[in-house]
Amino acid sequence: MKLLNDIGQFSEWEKVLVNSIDKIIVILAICSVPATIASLSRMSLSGFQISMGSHVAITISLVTAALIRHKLPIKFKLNLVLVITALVSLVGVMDWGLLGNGVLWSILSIIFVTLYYGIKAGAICALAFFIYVSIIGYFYINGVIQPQVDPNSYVVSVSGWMTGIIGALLPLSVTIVIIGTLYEAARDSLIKLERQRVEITILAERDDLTGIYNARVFHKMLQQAIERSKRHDSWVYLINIDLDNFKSINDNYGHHAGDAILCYIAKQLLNVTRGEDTLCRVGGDEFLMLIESPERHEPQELEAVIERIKTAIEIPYIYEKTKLSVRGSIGFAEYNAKATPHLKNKDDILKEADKAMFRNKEVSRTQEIS
Ligand SMILES: Nc1nc2c(ncn2[C@@H]2O[C@H](COP(=O)(O)OP(=O)(O)OP(=O)(O)O)[C@@H](O)[C@H]2O)c(=O)[nH]1
Repeated sequence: MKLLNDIGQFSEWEKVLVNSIDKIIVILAICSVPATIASLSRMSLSGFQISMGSHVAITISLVTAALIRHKLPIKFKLNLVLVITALVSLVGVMDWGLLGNGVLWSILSIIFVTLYYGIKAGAICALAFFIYVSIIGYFYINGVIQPQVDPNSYVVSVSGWMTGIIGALLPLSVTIVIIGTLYEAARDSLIKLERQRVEITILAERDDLTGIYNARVFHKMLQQAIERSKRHDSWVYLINIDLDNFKSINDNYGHHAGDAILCYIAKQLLNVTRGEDTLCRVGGDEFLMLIESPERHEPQELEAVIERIKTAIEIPYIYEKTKLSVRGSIGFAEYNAKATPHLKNKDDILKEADKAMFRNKEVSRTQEIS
């Protein structure tokens, strides 16, 4: 009862089983009617056989189960299908030997056992069936069991072929349902897992408000840039951007306005960030940009970058018909493993960019006062 006992813990798996078992019961019920008619039509050749009686009983049980399937507990339905397929195969092999579809049904029955009770149970069942068929085969070969019909006339009879075809189609269609349902369930689960993985990655790497990278990822990327610099003698530029007097936006227009401005600034900064550069919000109103270059940038080049950033930030944002303008203080640190030996690690680089930004803020403040 391994898998059946586990079902309660896996509601998704339970849904798959319920879905597949209901489809299987309906298919079996629909197909069992012509199959039983075909089976009974063989009475003219063989007289009444146990298998025919069991076919009638099975059809009645299946049609009833299909009609009230939504009211039946899943365990009952699983076991019903299992018992029926096992019964059809066991009686079929005994009554009809090689002329019937018993062996085909046994495969279906073993698939069910494996699916619901695990591989070990399936293997035991397969072994038991193998022994059973061998014994029945032995009895047939030695005349202990006589064929119910004349094999020569049976293999050219309409009823023989009808039973053969319908009897074979049934386990085959049920197998398709089982494999199809499991395939769809596995595919859906994989898609769901992949989506969750992407969501988790986004949650872990992105800033909740602006959607750009968060400090955690940025620190990792800065560390990798330092390693590359050590290896390839490249240059790393860390630009620190801190909005000026941002508190007043929150105080005067509310937190919503502040949030909207932060998202706007992130967008503006992304517009001036090249694809290979990295932008992040480290918290509050502070942003960091990481630029890597194989060669050292000329001071004018860096000034141009900083000017572009300043201009992008200063373009006013319209919040509820009000023009809101913010400015930013910007400082940067440049790192090269050989050329800047005073910068030992990423914290030193971060501190240097921070200090430069504060110097710039002081200059702006002094200019505002005077
Ligand atoms: N709306 C909003 N405000 C935030 C968020 N995170 C931080 N803040 C606010 O940003 C402001 C940052 O204040 P300060 O660090 O003093 O900076 P400032 O007001 O820009 O002043 P200076 O940096 O000295 O120019 C604080 O009022 C924080 O409450 C956020 O996610 N949304």
